[in-house]
Amino acid sequence: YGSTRPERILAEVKRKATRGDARSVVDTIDQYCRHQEWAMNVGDEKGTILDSIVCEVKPRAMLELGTYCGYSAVRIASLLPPNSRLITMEFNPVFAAIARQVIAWAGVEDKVVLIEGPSGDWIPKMKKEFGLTSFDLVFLDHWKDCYLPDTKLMEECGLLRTGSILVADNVICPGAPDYLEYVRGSPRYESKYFRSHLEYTTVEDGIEKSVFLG
Ligand SMILES: O=C(NC/C=C/[C@H]1O[C@@H](n2cnc(C(F)(F)F)c2)[C@H](O)[C@@H]1O)c1cc([N+](=O)[O-])cc(O)c1O
Ligand SMILES: [Mg+2]
Repeated sequence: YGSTRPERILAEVKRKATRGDARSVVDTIDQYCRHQEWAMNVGDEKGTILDSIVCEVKPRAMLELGTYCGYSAVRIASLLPPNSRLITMEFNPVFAAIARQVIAWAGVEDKVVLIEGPSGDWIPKMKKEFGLTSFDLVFLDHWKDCYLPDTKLMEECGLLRTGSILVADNVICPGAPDYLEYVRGSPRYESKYFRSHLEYTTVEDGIEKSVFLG
């Protein structure tokens, strides 16, 4: 029930996941999307790769582009050290409203700031709005043709410092060819591909981890 897929996912979280237990929210969404209806969460397999990078970097300031239902926001927030913050950006108000409820159900709302609107509007004002100098870690999982322009915009706005890490979902499927060519070809990035599979399928996909060299 629920008219949209995100609403059905939220309903499943409220029915099956334990309030305040981020892992149970993540597992509930994975179960539902693997066995009931597919949805574009980073998923369990690629999620494990993302987890390992979050744990390695221990970001104080992290940005996610593309909240959708809040699956990866919950997954990331559950791993953040105390007084760290994930800012997650969502364009679609309907998705944002669902994600806020999923994030609250998981009990990670004090680690997550969800902002709504286009990246082109938000990226230039984030330093001022959030008292930021730069992001330690950025997870790109929004529209694939926006990965490259938004990365260039983050560079221009001084949101990346030497050592900032970009983690991009779907570099194979659906693919982000211009982004991949840029981070792999630029002397300003050290890039590495983590081979995996498209969420809940056996189709090849992967995550690209790129360190900004300044
Ligand atoms: O299209 C995919 N993802 C697009 C994801 C898009 C999501 O990012 C939001 N957004 C747009 N701009 C912003 C910001 F932040 F800029 F404001 C946020 C959109 O509203 C949507 O919720 C996708 C598709 C497949 N697939 O298999 O087709 C698999 C995947 O893992 C995927 O991520
Ligand atoms: Mg994705």
